[in-house]
Amino acid sequence: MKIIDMEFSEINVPLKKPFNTSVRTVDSLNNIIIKIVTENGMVGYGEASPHTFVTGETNGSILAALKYIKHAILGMDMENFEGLMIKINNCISKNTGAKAAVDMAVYDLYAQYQNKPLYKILGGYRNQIETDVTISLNEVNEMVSDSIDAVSKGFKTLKIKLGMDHKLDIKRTKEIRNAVGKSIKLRVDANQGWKPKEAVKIIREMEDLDLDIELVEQPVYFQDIDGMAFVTRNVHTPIMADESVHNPIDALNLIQHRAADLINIKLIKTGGIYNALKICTIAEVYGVECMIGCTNESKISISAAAHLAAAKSIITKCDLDSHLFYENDSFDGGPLTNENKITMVNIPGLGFKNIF
Ligand SMILES: C[C@H](N)C(=O)N[C@@H](CCC(=O)O)C(=O)O
Ligand SMILES: [Mg+2]
Repeated sequence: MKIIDMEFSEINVPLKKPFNTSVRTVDSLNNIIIKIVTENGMVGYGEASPHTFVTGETNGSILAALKYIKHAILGMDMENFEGLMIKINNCISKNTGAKAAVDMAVYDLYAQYQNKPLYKILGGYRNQIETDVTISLNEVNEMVSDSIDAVSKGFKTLKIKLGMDHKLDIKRTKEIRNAVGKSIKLRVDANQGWKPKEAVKIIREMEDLDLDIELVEQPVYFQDIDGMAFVTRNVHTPIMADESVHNPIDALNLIQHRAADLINIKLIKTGGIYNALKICTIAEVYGVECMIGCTNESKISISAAAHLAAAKSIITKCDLDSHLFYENDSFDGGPLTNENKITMVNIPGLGFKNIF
């Protein structure tokens, strides 16, 4: 079953409201959807999401890398899955957002070829996962009302974006906790916005105020692994690495330095499922639980991540919410999202048909 074509299509969809972190504001989803076609007419889908600050990619660089990877894999046989994965990863370095799109389309095809939903091929641990929803970084009042709204829609875990103004970060978290009560889980993400000592001070204050924070994601600059370790050592709240861990080597280094308690896996950072599985294996060996996260992504790559999360027991937390941020989710198929639950369906592969 040879690969005979790869096509690209750009999507541009406005978000319901701008999504703010301490690093950037996003007001529309501008991603690239790909389709890989085999000689027997099977079609696999994938998605690339440019994140200039995390993977260094733009839409233009992704399109160029996709053309390059296409050239490298055209004519290769799906039955040599390992060979395909090695080719995707080794034909060009970095470009992990572009690689992720090709990787998920190949996994989609591979699962369809075996006539099984992807999560069953990857491990099939559960058929339903629960996601948090992210509270965009805004004025305190707006964050409180967004939190109340999210809870009223059925979300049981909120991921609060922080990292802009340290005094206000405590106030944001405290007021959200007061508004939603103790039964809702709160996790916070500083997106590298704090210095190590400052992070320790802020997190200890949250602990003293009994805000019951489940975890703190990426408190300090992504390359400051010693700083991450300092924070992890000096607070009780679990620390999660996000921007600090892109690939399996990063995960191994971070775990061996005891620089974080948890790892946030994102397909745009790993270059897709193939390397994400390697991080899962490393994490399993060391007993480090993982979250599966996302950037601004549509239902296609969110579905690929959801299949992986459903498959692996070491992925105990999900932050797969960006497909809920925009008005019209025009893609039929894939796992079903209902409030905070994402449920796998019994359709081979990722579960999409006729997207383009
Ligand atoms: C969208 C998701 N819930 C999320 O918060 N992702 C990122 C930041 C979003 C972005 O800038 O693309 C994260 O840091 O976890
Ligand atoms: Mg994060």
